[in-house]
Amino acid sequence: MAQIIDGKAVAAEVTEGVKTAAEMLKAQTGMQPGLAVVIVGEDPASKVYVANKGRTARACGFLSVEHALPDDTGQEALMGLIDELNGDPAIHGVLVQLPLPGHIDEGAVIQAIAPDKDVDGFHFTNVGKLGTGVTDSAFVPCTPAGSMLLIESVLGKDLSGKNAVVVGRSNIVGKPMFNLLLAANATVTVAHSRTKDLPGLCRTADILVAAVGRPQMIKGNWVKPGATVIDVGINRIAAPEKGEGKTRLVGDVDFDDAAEAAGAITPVPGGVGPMTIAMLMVNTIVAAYRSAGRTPPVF
Ligand SMILES: Nc1nc2c(c(=O)[nH]1)N[C@@H](CN(C=O)c1ccc(C(=O)N[C@@H](CCC(=O)O)C(=O)O)cc1)CN2
Ligand SMILES: [Mg+2]
Repeated sequence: MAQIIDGKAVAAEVTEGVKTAAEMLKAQTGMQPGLAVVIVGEDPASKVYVANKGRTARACGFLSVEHALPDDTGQEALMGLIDELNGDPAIHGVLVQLPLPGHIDEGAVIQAIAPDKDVDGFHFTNVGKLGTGVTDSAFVPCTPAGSMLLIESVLGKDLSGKNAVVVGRSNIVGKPMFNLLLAANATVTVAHSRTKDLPGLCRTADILVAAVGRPQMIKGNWVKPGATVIDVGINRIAAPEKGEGKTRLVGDVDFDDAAEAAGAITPVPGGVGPMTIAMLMVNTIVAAYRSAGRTPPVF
C-alpha cells in the first residue's frame, strides 16, 4: 500500500511559515501584506474557494479584501476594479477567481493584472519568466507550485534521472507543471487527449501528475510500481451509497486502484487542493517582501 501524501498537513506547515514571515515583515517595516480577491457571479464552488482564501489570508495576518461582483458585471467595470487594485499601495496581491462568466474575456482580465501583483502567476510576464528560469522575480501558479512541494516531500528537490508524465496541457496546471519538473531535472512528457497509448506512457512515469478533469480516469494498471502519483483533479460525482442525490469528490485518478501500485499518492480531497491556497499565501507574502525591497524567505 502506498504512502498517502497529506496535503492538508503540508499546507498547514506552509501557512505557519507564511504567518511567521508576515510577523517579521511587520516588525521590520510596519507593513502588512494585502490580498485582494475578485469573484464575479454565484458559482458555489468558487464562492467556497474564495471564502477559504480570505480565511487563510487573515490567519496569516494579511489584510484580506474580497470584491464580490454580480454575474452581469461588464468587462469595463471589472477592468476598472483591477486598475484600482493595481494602484492600491495596501494591496500586494490581486487575484480574479476563475472561471469567469462567459461574456467576459478571461484572457484580457488576466493580462490586466500588474505582473508584480499577479499572485496567480497567470500573466504573460510571469509565464515567460517561469519558462526561462527567471524564478527570483516570477510568481509560479499555485496548484503546480503546491504539487511540486508534495513531490519534494517524497523524492527531494533533485529529480535527476526520474521520468515524469503530466497528463493535461492547461495553462494553469499542465504547462507550468512541465516547466517546474524540468527545472528540477526530471525528464518530462506532457500527455493530452490526442496522445497515443496513454496507459502505456503513464506506466513509464516515476512521477505521474494527473490534471485532466475526468473523474477516476487513471487506473491502477496505468501506474508504474512505486511511482509518485499527484492527483490535481477535483470532480464531484454521484454517491448513491451515501443516499439519494448525494455526491462525493474524486480526483482524476482511481485512488483505491492506483494506491495498490503507487509508492506515494495524493488523496482527493486533502491532497493538492489545500496546497493551492497555501501557495497563494506564499505568493502574497513574496509580493509584499518584494514591494518592500526585501528578499523573501524561501518556502
Ligand atoms: N484564479 C484562480 N482560479 C482558480 C484556481 C486558481 O488557482 N486561481 N484554482 C481552482 C480553484 N481553487 C482555487 O482557486 C481551489 C480548488 C480546490 C481547493 C481545495 O482545497 N479543494 C479541497 C476540496 C474542497 C471541496 O470540498 O470542494 C481538496 O482538494 O481537499 C482549493 C482551491 C480553479 N479556479
Ligand atoms: Mg469568456
